Amino acid sequence: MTHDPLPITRIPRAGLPPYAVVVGDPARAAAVAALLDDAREVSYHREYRTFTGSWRGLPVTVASHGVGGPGAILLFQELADAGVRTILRFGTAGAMRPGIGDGDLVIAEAAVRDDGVTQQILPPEYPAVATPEAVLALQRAAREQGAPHHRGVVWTRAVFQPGLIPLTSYEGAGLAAIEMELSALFVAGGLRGLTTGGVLVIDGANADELVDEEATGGYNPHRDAVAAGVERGSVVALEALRLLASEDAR
Ligand SMILES: O=P(O)(O)O[C@H]1O[C@H](CO)[C@@H](O)[C@H]1O
Ligand SMILES: O=c1cc[nH]c(=O)[nH]1
Repeated sequence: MTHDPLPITRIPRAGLPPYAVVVGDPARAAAVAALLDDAREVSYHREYRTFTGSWRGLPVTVASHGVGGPGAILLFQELADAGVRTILRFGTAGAMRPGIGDGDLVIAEAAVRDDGVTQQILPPEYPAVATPEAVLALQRAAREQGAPHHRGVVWTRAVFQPGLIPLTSYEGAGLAAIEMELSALFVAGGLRGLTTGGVLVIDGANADELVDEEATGGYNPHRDAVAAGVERGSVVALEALRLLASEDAR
């Protein structure tokens, strides 16, 4: 057996803690890792930056997957190849439902599969759903942290800003938020028997509103309300891993 790291992400083939938080931004991976005891960067190749460490006694993996489902699913698949069994995505998203504000958390129950990659893996009828235990663990962790949070279905969409081709409108479907990778995680998890979930910090309205930048103030994730949500969300994601691990241990 080869001891080379895995080919795309360069994460080690063995030895990673089986509970993982994944994020889009490599800098966010470092920020989450900074909350851990004995954090150690184990690899950094392309957009894939991976740390290990310990959260309140639980060994965890923290890794970044970059922007977009096609690249992100490569991390999810290689984490599974490396023995990771539980993956929670901690990302940012645009709000799509009234009453969901900047810095609030959205806990995904399922995701619309507009991710641009899973259609080439499985027919579109295959559902992209979170593991119920992960949803409940994230909800409990959010409550315990006093973090404003909502549950709902998320729109995972490959295109950040629409172009000339009209997109399906989900108006009236009650979607909670829009982001770019969760359905790829849920499908990869469904195929590999993983426990998966997602918690997203709201960083503005759906970026489609950029067509009317003056009215919306534009898409801007670099604001204090978002930073505060990211701080709360980091703890929520790590705590949810700990709750899931304690259930697994029963
Ligand atoms: O903040 P992250 O985790 O990267 O998530 C969101 O932010 C990026 C777009 O700005 C996309 O990756 C989207 O899913
Ligand atoms: O993918 C994303 C992320 C944040 N806001 C959006 O509108 N889309």
